[in-house]
Amino acid sequence: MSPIVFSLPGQEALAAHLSSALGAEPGALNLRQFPDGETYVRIGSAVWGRTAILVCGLDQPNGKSLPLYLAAATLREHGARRVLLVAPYLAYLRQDKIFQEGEGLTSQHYARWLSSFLDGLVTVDPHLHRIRHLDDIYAIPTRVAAAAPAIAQWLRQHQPNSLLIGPDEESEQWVSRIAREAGCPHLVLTKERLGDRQVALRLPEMEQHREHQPVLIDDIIASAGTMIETVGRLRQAGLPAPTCIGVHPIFAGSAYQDLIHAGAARVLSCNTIVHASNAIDVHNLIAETVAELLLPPPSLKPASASAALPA
Ligand SMILES: O=P(O)(O)OC[C@H]1O[C@H](OP(=O)(O)OP(=O)(O)O)[C@H](O)[C@@H]1O
Repeated sequence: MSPIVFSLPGQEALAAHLSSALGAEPGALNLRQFPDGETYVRIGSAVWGRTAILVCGLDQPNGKSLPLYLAAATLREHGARRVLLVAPYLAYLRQDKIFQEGEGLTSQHYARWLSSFLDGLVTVDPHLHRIRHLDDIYAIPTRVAAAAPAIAQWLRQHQPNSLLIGPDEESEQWVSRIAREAGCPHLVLTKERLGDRQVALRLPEMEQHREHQPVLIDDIIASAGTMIETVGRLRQAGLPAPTCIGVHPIFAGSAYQDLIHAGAARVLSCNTIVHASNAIDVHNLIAETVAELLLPPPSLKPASASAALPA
């Protein structure tokens, strides 16, 4: 039986892409708010015995997480065999350490909660800094799609003479891969976070890079504080106005306009979150990764005679 794909509000384009790329059935899910703010859920497709895929963006996660839970629980109530989540942006990974006494390790709490009602998870470039693998905090099978090939392709087509710049050591993992695939040099800065919107950066010697077009690449742009500070420091160092690329364009409040006003030459993002800056399509990479998760686990070979323990 083919899987069935349900979209939570706002994820219709990705859900349609997944249905067609995976040969899955588009499912009908009616999710709306009662006047008192509670969520109404109704499944309009037969799910008994099937794998159900819920597509749910988890930016601004608090308002989306409970409807996600209720949709998953309703699918199970109606007999779905497996409920998988495709969350192009996965929330609650930034509080991955107790920074100050008394704080909650919300990355772990959220992971434990999602793991309690889902059977698998696909996301794009999760914010893995002090947590090395999603499997360290998720108790369900997880698969990660990397946006790097799509970003590298964009750079090869539109801006081949780039110098890629990652704002902090965590960004090394994807900036180095994009640089390799795009055939560009790259460097990584040192960042210290001073507050929710403020960071301090250390730049290496930039003189030798003046011939290149700088491109800032980061996984998340939220307040844009990191990108704004980097743009300012690069301009001070005499480099041209940089292109800014974010995998996950959260852009809280006026962050997008603030980054443009700060002097970015252009601001682009991947379509993991629907936003005016979307220019790099990762839907196909997500579909390939979901296909991996749908593969049955390799069956165990029967023990051969030679491998048998001596009697
Ligand atoms: O647009 P902004 O509001 O600046 O947020 C985006 C930045 O925040 C995240 O790192 P963070 O500083 O949380 O990294 P950490 O894991 O080192 O704490 C992310 O990797 C970006 O660099």
